[in-house]
Amino acid sequence: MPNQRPAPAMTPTAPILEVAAGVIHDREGRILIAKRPAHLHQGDLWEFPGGKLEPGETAAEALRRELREELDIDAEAAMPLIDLRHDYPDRRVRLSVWRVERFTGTPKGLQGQPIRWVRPDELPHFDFPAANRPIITAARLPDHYAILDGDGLAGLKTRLDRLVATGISMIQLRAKGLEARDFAALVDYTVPLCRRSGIRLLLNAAPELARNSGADGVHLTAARLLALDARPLDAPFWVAASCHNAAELRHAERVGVDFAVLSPVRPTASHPGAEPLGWDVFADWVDRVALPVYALGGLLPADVGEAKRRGAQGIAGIRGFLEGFAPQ
Ligand SMILES: Nc1nc2c([nH]c(=O)n2[C@@H]2O[C@H](COP(=O)(O)OP(=O)(O)OP(=O)(O)O)[C@@H](O)[C@H]2O)c(=O)[nH]1
Ligand SMILES: [Mg+2]
Repeated sequence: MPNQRPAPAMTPTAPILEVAAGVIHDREGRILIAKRPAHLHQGDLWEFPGGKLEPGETAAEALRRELREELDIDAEAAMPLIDLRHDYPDRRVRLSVWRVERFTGTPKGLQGQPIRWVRPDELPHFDFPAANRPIITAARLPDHYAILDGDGLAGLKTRLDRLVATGISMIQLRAKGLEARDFAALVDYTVPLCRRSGIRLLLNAAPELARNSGADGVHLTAARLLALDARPLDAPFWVAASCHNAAELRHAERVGVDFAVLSPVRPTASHPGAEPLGWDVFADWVDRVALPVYALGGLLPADVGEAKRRGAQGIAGIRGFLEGFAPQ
């Protein structure tokens, strides 16, 4: 006779609740948040509007229906932002989160829920359910992440000036080929320039150097990442990491980095020996972590749509990317 003990409230095989939610933008770049009614799961916390998929519905269909039911708006353009799994003590969820770029109608809390428009960088000041941390990070991140790399201080400065002129909003200063003194000079040149231009700057260097230089955070090499078991800098500093396989991504998630860069997706001139992952492997690995992940390696700005459909936050790039990114 099989053992007839009742199943515990939550088992590893409990069904996963499929949920679609929207990070809705207005024309000024603000984001809509709503307060969950007190009696619901994770009640009294702020959320991104949305809800459970009905049988037979896709996430995109559920999103449109939920936004009509909860806010009385019609989503006209939405792109995947981040997909993640989260286990609460009493329920397992998969959140499929979309960036809603365009909608018709005026949002109102049709179920009596308070709603607010907030700037992306204000999101960390609100209390959200635990699953939302990577969503908030994703909502604050751009879809292009430029990596400044190459040799020669003078050439790098010129490249940086060009990069700033393209309107890029986040840069990693890598410049591996520079000696320490030249790297320090480049940092001194870059920090005030990025600050003036409203560009988020991450240094690919020791975390203490990033902290003391006036940069916004650190970008960890895979080697630095693997040597850590906790974030080297607390928020509001940003911590990002380079990853090349599923184990490194998992480690990045455990350490609590804000986002990762996974490479190489395609063959690339900067790492000719490295075996490209291809989009299928990229998507599979990204799906296993609750982290925003940029795709890197042989990509051009035109690849950003494909990258997002494959679960990426967007694309990162060094050389070809920068030239292609420049709108002029
Ligand atoms: N909508 C939404 N749900 C979230 C977020 N974060 C998060 O953990 N969840 C969880 O996802 C699940 C589904 O949310 P929901 O309560 O909105 O579902 P629903 O609109 O279909 O509500 P209903 O049960 O009244 O039909 C809940 O367990 C909720 O706690 C979020 O940002 N937005
Ligand atoms: Mg809901």
